[in-house]
Amino acid sequence: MDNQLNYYRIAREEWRTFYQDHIVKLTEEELVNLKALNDQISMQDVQDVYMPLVHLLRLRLDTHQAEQDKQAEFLGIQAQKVPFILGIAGSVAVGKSTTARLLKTLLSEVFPDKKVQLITTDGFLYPNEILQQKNIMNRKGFPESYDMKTLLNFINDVKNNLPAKAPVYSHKVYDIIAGKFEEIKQPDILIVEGINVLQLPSNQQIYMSDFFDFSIYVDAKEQLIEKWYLERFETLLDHSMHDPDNYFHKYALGSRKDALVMAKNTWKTINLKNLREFILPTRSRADLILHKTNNHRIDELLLRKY
Ligand SMILES: Nc1ncnc2c1ncn2[C@@H]1O[C@H](COP(=O)(O)OP(=O)(O)O)[C@@H](O)[C@H]1O
Ligand SMILES: CC(C)(COP(=O)(O)O)[C@@H](O)C(=O)NCCC(=O)O
Repeated sequence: MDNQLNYYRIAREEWRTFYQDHIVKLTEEELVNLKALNDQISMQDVQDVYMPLVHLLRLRLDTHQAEQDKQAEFLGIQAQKVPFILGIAGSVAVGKSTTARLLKTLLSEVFPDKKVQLITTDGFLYPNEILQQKNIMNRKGFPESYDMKTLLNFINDVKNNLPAKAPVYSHKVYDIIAGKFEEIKQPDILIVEGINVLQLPSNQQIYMSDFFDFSIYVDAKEQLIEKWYLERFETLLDHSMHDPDNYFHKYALGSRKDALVMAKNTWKTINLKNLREFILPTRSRADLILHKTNNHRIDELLLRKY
């Protein structure tokens, strides 16, 4: 890591010892529910990595609300509940959405009285039709492929406890689903996951990260992320075999070798380029860097000191 001056670098073996005595252990039933959510999740990761992280988030949540209350007292106004926003950044296919879904489930289990919601910024990509009109279909995921104004308005509304609707992107359809929205209404915690959440778009007055109360960057070596990208591509092909409406159907019916050549090329010319130019430079802005190694195992965490 280039600049570690302002991060504590913590090996998994040490991290797993933090606060274990204070952590609410999940019941057998809760663990089974979790496993059903994503059978790829390692229960060891939940215990060693995610439960201490949930505890850290609990501390941040408490501070967040206390600060809001104090400020309201200073202003002589009624204190409001302000949603806590957690950003999750990282490369395409590094495992952001898996981490986000797991955290949503864990936070909901550990804080049953809190409303936890999740959105992905993929929903704010321009639809393919507009990307084609702008001639930027091969730039999907790059800063200019997102409707940043709408995304920032959305987050601003959530912070102000106004009902907000996030458009929905489907990997299967490879496009925005017209007319489909995720309704977000006064959550206690909103998780916002996406490759661009820590980016600083040049033409905006405010940044998405201005609204975040905590941010996580999921990190791994390029070669591993490429492997995970290709594995996910193959899973998408397998699932599209009998579904002609699926974007990947045509590739599933053709030669697997040719499809993989195409996917490798997409990785190299689009997603890897995007990682190097626009995503990786945001890593040093995260409050916590989760570093993954083979088989998605988290081996190290970097926690921002100040
Ligand atoms: N902790 C994990 N254990 C096993 N597989 C995982 C894990 N996290 C992600 N994956 C797999 O890696 C691929 C990319 O993960 P995904 O969450 O879709 O990434 P992203 O949202 O960053 O694009 C998927 O095939 C997913 O199933
Ligand atoms: C929609 C995405 C920009 C976002 O990726 P995610 O983080 O959800 O994996 C990406 O999956 C994508 O479609 N990239 C364009 C090139 C491609 O992989 O087809």
